Amino acid sequence: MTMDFIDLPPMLDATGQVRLPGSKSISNRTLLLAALAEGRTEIRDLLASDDVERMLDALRTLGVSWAREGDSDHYRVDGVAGPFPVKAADLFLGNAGTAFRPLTAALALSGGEYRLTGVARMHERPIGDLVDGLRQVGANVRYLGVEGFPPLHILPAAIRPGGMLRVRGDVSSQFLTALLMALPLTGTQTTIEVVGELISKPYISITLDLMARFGVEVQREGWTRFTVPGGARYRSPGTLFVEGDASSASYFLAAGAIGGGPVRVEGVGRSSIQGDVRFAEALAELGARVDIGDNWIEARAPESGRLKAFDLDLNHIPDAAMTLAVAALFADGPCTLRNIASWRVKETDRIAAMAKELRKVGAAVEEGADFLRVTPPAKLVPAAIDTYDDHRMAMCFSLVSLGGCRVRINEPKCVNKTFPTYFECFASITRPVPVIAIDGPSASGKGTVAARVAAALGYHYLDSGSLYRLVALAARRAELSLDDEPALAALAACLPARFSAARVMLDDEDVTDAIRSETCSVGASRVAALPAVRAALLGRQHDYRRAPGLVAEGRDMGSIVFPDATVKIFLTATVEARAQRRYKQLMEKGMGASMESLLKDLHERDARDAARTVAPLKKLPDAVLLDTTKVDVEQAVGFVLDRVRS
Ligand SMILES: Nc1ncnc2c1ncn2[C@@H]1O[C@H](COP(=O)(O)OP(=O)(O)O)[C@@H](O)[C@H]1O
Ligand SMILES: Nc1ccn([C@H]2C[C@H](O)[C@@H](COP(=O)(O)OP(=O)(O)O)O2)c(=O)n1
Repeated sequence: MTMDFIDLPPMLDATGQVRLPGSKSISNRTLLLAALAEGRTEIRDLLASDDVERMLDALRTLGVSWAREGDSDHYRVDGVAGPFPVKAADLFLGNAGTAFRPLTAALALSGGEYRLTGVARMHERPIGDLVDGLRQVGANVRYLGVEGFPPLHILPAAIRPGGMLRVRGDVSSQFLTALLMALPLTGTQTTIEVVGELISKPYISITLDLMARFGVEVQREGWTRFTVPGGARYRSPGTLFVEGDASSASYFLAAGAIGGGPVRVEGVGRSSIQGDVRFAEALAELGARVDIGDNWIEARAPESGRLKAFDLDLNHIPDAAMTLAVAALFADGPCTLRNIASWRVKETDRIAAMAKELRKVGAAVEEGADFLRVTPPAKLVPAAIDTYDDHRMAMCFSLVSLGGCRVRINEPKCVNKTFPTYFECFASITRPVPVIAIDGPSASGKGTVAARVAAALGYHYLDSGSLYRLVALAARRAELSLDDEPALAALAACLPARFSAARVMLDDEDVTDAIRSETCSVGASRVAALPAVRAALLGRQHDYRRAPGLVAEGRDMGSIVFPDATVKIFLTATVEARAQRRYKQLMEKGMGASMESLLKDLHERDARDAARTVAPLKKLPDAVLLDTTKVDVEQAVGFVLDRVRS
């Protein structure tokens, strides 16, 4: 299977507005409550994502009738007013914890026979505490694989509700959520006592809030005892609006704090019932300027420009806290994230995954059982980030691009779990460092025009041809054959070349003139035809893309190296005009030449550059043609600048 990835270029800044997708926690809880309730519930702005799909599919299998209004995010669910009518079913729940845990509890009390399975990772996520809780009221739940983990086999059983049942609260708060939502099915007053410190309390608040909207008021004594009243029944509240996802908001708010801002998210705010809105407070502690309205939150960079180092207990916002781990890359000192042990049993072991990937971009990371300490690097390093089938890993690491550093996100489709359009939204609030790509044949004037345009705009300048010339020169010095592709690629990958003040250095030797020699030109044209050499030089060329912008010239700048270039120019001139220019150039440098051999050479080189299979020289449809045969340098530069400014 080939690896899918998305390459994010270095970004200049972040500003704009994002309408958030619906909250996953609210969507899946609401669906289950609406299914168990009496009456029809209209659900507005339901999240469209994999985890919600798993819940919708399961409910349909279990005999709940629901319908979507056209292509909208509006659904209506006809509740079954009690336990599920379908008494035998096999359910596949993917990696959706918010579907797996609550359905386990509801089905255990439904008097049927059910098999619940998920993806491999779901089978590594603990569920023993929930099963223990359910067994205390008589449920018959068996493990089909490893004791304490899915998949599960649920069998009909005589349920003995009432009294007190105990459940651990220190591994996942979803166990308590699942029991709370299921117990009204018994109709009997039951008290749940939480053993151990309850983690992620705000998620329990969401559960209680939604249960109340469906007519069941749970009495709570602190965070240790929860009593579900006798005779309680879920009743549809009619219409219910799903808030935007507060965890998803964290990426955009962090983007505003890192990339200047302001970035505003719409769909959550002061009146939100989601605990993760408190991410905004954490961000403010880092110095970000944060404003909150009823239904929106906005973040901007700190006055000083740089986030402050932090040491925070993040138990109350476990999901959004991941965003802070990446934000730590931009802080002014080492940062500590504490009390995050629940990360270990999420979509992946998030502490281990986060530590490993943060190290790839240059951070020093110390990892503990329940904490992470991140020391930001002086300079971020471009890296390919693995995402572990964890949507939040993918979304978090997109922020690296705001550090002037390109980043590759492997398997980016994992965002479908909660936010299928994440990368489009991220693109809508970020501005990539602009690239002006100028491609064309030899002696068309690319170098001259590109250098002048770069100077006029204050941009960096890349003469990509010089890299191929350097490879040719270094190969000759190392006495490598120009056919030895692997050896040439290895040489290209670690070319000891430096560019300083219009001089080109190889090791410590000034080779500015040497790489312009006829042998180097011919050699460059040959090594440039080797795919492995081109691949080896790619990262090096990408590194030139730095704020405020880049003008890059060569043969494949707009087609291969910077396909997202802001402006693409194809610069050309007749072969005679180009031969004449080259002749003049060589004469001025005191180097001998004959028109005849220059013409022949240009013809040959044009043919070779255009005929090669990798990155051949050709004008692409999205490039603007600029024929300079009858145009002087001044006019050519003016033409490009007009394009940039228009
Ligand atoms: N209209 C023009 N645009 C760009 N260069 C021109 C133009 N007319 C003449 N020249 C000259 O052509 C020569 C070759 O240009 P150069 O930038 O080295 O080409 P390339 O990088 O495409 O090989 C330079 O000396 C340049 O001054
Ligand atoms: N992006 C690039 C740049 C140059 N090349 C090749 C094309 C030429 O044969 C050599 C040298 O390029 P360079 O731009 O320095 O050559 P000219 O000055 O145009 O003759 O490298 C390439 O294949 N891809």
